[in-house]
Amino acid sequence: MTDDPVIEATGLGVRYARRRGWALRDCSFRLPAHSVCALVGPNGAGKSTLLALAAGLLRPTEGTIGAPPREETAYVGQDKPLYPQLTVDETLRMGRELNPGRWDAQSAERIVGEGGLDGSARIRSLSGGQRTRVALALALGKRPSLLLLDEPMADLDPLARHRLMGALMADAADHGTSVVMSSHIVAELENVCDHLLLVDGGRIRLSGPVDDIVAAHRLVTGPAAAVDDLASHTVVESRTSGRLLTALARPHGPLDAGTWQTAHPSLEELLLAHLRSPGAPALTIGPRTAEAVRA
Ligand SMILES: Nc1ncnc2c1ncn2[C@@H]1O[C@H](COP(=O)(O)OP(=O)(O)OP(=O)(O)O)[C@@H](O)[C@H]1O
Repeated sequence: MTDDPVIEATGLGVRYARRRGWALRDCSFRLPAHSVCALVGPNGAGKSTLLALAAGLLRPTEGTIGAPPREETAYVGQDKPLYPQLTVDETLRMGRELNPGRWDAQSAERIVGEGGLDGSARIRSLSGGQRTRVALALALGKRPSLLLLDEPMADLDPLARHRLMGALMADAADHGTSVVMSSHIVAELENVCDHLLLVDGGRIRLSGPVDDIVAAHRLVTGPAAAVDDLASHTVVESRTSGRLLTALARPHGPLDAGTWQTAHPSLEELLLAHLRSPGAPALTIGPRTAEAVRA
């Protein structure tokens, strides 16, 4: 991974209409080139808006976003528009004609072929999951430097999802493609994404390399009576049950091992704690330098 950003946003804000609130506000982040980024957040958080901005389909109301040009970007939105009257083969031919000089027929055909799709089948006769596969084949065939996926796997069965995710990630790794993928299925993202953006209420809550964000947090368990010990640390969420206190915290120094038991949270535990605590301070960790990655 290099430190060059594929997307760089500064003070980004979007308001769809003057009388509506902000869909995104004050969003600043850098996404390193060749990274695979999970974009997570609750319904209405602003994920699709952020992806549309990165795809150049929407202009910011305020702030700036730098991203590759449209011809180098592939975007698969939730609605996946395809021509229902075309066959699968005709759809891929159209992809080739629309992307002269950069169409990667092999990648596109592999994605379609792995789904066992009949090239002569009309798009309108395909299931939702099969259409998703064709939309992803078109996106990869474009050989983008940036692939933007808005809940790409939502209508695929678990096995197809697992396989298609594997194929997508292998293709992205082979070609150094940067990927930003929104999903509500955190388990699906945990093993494939190296970068995280958590958006909530239109604001960036967490941004940075997944490993660094997880490493910055601890699940802390100890006596509720010792709660004042945690005052010098950032407590994202805490609960007491009888005399026991459990917290997700970002320690700013050692915690007394005689008082507190600590463990690293899973990505899912970490995200859920942040989503349950919208007032917790945001955390941005800059992309690691090449030296830090090698260390
Ligand atoms: N075209 C639009 N016109 C007006 N408001 C919009 C439009 N698109 C999105 N919004 C509003 O912007 C906010 C963010 O929506 P967005 O679709 O980006 O969220 P999301 O995180 O992708 O949600 P979901 O997980 O449900 O897909 C919401 O309040 C939504 O109502």
